[in-house]
Amino acid sequence: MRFEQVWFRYARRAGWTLREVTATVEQGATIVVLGRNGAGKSTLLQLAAGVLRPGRGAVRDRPAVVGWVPERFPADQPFTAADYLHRMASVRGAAPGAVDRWVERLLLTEHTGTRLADLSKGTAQKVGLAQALLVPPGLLVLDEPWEGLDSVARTLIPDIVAEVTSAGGSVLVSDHRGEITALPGAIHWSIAEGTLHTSAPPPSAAATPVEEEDEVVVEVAVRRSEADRAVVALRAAGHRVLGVRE
Ligand SMILES: Nc1ncnc2c1ncn2[C@@H]1O[C@H](COP(=O)(O)OP(=O)(O)OP(=O)(O)O)[C@@H](O)[C@H]1O
Repeated sequence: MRFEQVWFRYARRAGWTLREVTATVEQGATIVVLGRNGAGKSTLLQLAAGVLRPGRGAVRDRPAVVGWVPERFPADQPFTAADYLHRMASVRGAAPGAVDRWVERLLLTEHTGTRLADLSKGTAQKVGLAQALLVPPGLLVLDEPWEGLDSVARTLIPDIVAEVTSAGGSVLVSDHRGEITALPGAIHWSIAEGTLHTSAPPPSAAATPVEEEDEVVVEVAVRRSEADRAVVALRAAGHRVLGVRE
């Protein structure tokens, strides 16, 4: 997908929020968008997702399936979490079982009967994340995805990003809290004064895990259905999970 000479402003007489953005999102890339508050990160993400349209220029070759997780999930809707996700699954043509899979993975089971408006911010964010993943996205756009999430859910984000990119999808993530370290190998884009600066991917720390002194490797077998939960629990306990295999 490409941004070609994209300019954007929120009103005809307003100043330009973004000027002359030209950049490419390669298939399988993870791009972290950095910038101070109000720099234009959300604006760029919404242009990528197709939620906003450029004032000048164009966004070309956007993948057919875009998953967009806004900074704040719009919870003022008259549905329970389960109703909402099943409706979204039906509109999007998701595979059977997609809702149950993401409800289980994001530990939402006990909240499915709760009305969206009554969910905590973090749980509502997880519902927002689930809806974006019901159909495997060619482009996943995550606006400050760590905001409001509990520590267990936060550990899931890098895994989900890795799954989307390894399936050939691209991921655009905004970050103003420095959580970027959780996404080694990501390309950095930064916005300042309405201008986008891109940089090459940093050397990946994840590709060659550093052997810590005083560590041993413990091999653990868990039921297939428990694998995600076990990985989350081990990471939350501060252990390094080196991989999951059959
Ligand atoms: N709907 C809107 N109407 C008018 N101006 C807007 C609107 N949304 C954002 N802006 C303005 O556009 C600029 C960029 O906002 P944007 O939300 O993209 O920044 P951001 O980098 O995502 O900030 P944050 O880190 O605080 O979320 C800001 O000056 C903001 O006030």
